[in-house]
Amino acid sequence: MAMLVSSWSKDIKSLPENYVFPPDQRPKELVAPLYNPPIVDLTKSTDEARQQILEAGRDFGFFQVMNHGISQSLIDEAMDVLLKEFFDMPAEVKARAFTAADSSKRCRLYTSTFQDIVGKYSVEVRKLVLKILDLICEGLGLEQGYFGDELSRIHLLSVNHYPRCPDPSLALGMQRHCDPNVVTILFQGDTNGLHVFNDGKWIGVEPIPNAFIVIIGCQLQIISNNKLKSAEHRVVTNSEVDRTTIGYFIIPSYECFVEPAKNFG
Ligand SMILES: O=C(O)CCC(=O)C(=O)O
Ligand SMILES: [Fe+2]
Repeated sequence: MAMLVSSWSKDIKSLPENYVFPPDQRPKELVAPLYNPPIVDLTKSTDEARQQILEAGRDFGFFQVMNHGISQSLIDEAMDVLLKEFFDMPAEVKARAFTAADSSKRCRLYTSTFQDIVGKYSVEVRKLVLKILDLICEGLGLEQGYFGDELSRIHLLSVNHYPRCPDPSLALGMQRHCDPNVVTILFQGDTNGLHVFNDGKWIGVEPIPNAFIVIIGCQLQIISNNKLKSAEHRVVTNSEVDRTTIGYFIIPSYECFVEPAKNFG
């Protein structure tokens, strides 16, 4: 069996034993429908958008952003190039992008289309997430630019590929966790899979066309002194289609000391 799941998973009829989760960690709970999903519309006035962000961050730890200004064609192109240039490549080509000696298993892909499209996507998502951090900063009453330097120094793009699973009741795509960073902005396309733990139950984050999901990370919960909470989340699989998501993580510089902000308005 080739090393990468995306290389062999399309043809399997049953879940390999080493992918079956222990019974107590399987996604057995019913997922409650969410009648009022937290949505932030960036065409609304700044006051309204800021209010929506603060309420969603306080009550849910995440929200979906609509009308964010990033074109659907750029998002589609990024998804396409990430899929085609990596996950859909022949197994032996994929394997060559990894080096056994490199324990971090960093993937080395330097095609020009990849760089061009993913570069443009990253620039746009970076602008969007910094705009959201500015709204959070104003909403919390912090000094202007509070998140603009050390606290948002590192930007990490990470692509998650969840191949269809022969029996989704036996496994999770990603175990329950809170993102350890400041904030994550995720594009989940049009396939369900993300669940957030809220009020003692799992809720499904329904895909909204062209929307990004913003997940408050543990560090932002600390900085906001619990005014915003970090959403605990997990990913379930499905047996019909593969699911690919693009995460963009904002991380402080490694020298930065993360603590509750001193001057709340
Ligand atoms: O792919 C998803 O829906 C969520 C991914 C995630 O939670 C993560 O990368 O931290
Ligand atoms: Fe996460």
